[in-house]
Amino acid sequence: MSNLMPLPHDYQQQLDYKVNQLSQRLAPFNAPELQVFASAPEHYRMRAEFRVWHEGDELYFIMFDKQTKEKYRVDQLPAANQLINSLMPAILDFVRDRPTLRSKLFQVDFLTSTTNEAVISLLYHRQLDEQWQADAASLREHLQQYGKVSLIGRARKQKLVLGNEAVYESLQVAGTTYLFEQVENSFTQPNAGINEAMLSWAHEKSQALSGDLLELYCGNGNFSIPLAGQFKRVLATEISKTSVYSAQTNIALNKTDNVTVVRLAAEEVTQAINGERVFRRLEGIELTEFDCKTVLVDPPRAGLDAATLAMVARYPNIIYISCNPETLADNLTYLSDTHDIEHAALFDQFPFTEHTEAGVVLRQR
Ligand SMILES: C[S@@+](CC[C@H](N)C(=O)[O-])C[C@H]1O[C@@H](n2cnc3c(N)ncnc32)[C@H](O)[C@@H]1O
Repeated sequence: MSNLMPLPHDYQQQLDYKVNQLSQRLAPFNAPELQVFASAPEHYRMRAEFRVWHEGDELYFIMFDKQTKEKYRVDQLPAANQLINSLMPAILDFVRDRPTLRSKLFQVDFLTSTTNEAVISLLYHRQLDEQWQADAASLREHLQQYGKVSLIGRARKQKLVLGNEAVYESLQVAGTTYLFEQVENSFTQPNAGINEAMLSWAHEKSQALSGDLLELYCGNGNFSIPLAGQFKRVLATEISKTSVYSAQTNIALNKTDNVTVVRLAAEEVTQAINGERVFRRLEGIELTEFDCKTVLVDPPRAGLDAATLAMVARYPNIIYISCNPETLADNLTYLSDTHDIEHAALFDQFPFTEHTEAGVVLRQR
């Protein structure tokens, strides 16, 4: 998790600061005024990871200051949702006097949903045995008073699951409720409220678009499924096997019948579209049958590689979701030769951190 910005501490001030920064970055590209989506100022994070510090009979959660690298004790995390804040002391109180659960426990990861489900991963520097399983089952039982809790014990080459490996998140987009499986240890948007805002924005901006949609970096189908109704068909692609399986589960869960997901890296999609390479993973999918007039990209912080950028620039409409304004601006330097920014938005996905999430819709001139 990112560290706090030194200044400002007031929610609106930190948002104003980011709006100003992003507006300046987009100014060279004649971007329209930013549409700004504010986060809840507290309890917005659905995920959190903590190191565990052992000190004599005491144990507590710690985090590290990004700048000073100093550890600091964390009993409650205002950024995290109520469920994580309730589970934090409940776990430590239970584990403290139980050596099988406590010994060599070095990290606890929380993945939760607005539907009050949680998958908690307990990471150990030792192998887990039957006694651990029995005590973990008691811990899980104890935690049910807070929500629908599953536990995963992880150690070297070991993974023991008590319950589920995923939570089921419910998201409202343009009056429709979508259900998403979100799997432990794979990418999911951390701020559920802002995720809904982002999906609603992309949904609204897709209203006027036609034809099919090509999507790169689709994750678990987070955009693909809510946007499917705005296009004839969606061809969604993603590098991670777990996320592709999850996207397929989510397509079935939401009874979406016009989305095809393929496990392909963005670089591979580009090679396939350019006719440079044939992929067995594309067997049965005729790329030329898709009439994609729009491409949606939501890359990691590095942004788009050069070949993908050139491929994307050939589409009339580009929806670009970015978690790094610096690489977004780099990529826009190229895209602005052929496209204008029609819409721009700031989503405060990561309040009180230096990170900014942005969305732009580009139209070919
Ligand atoms: C910022 S996340 C967005 C995921 C999804 N759009 C969402 O809203 O949840 C970026 C995604 O890109 C995937 N990814 C990373 N590198 C990739 C690559 N070279 N090609 C395709 N996908 C990649 C990651 O696995 C991750 O799911």
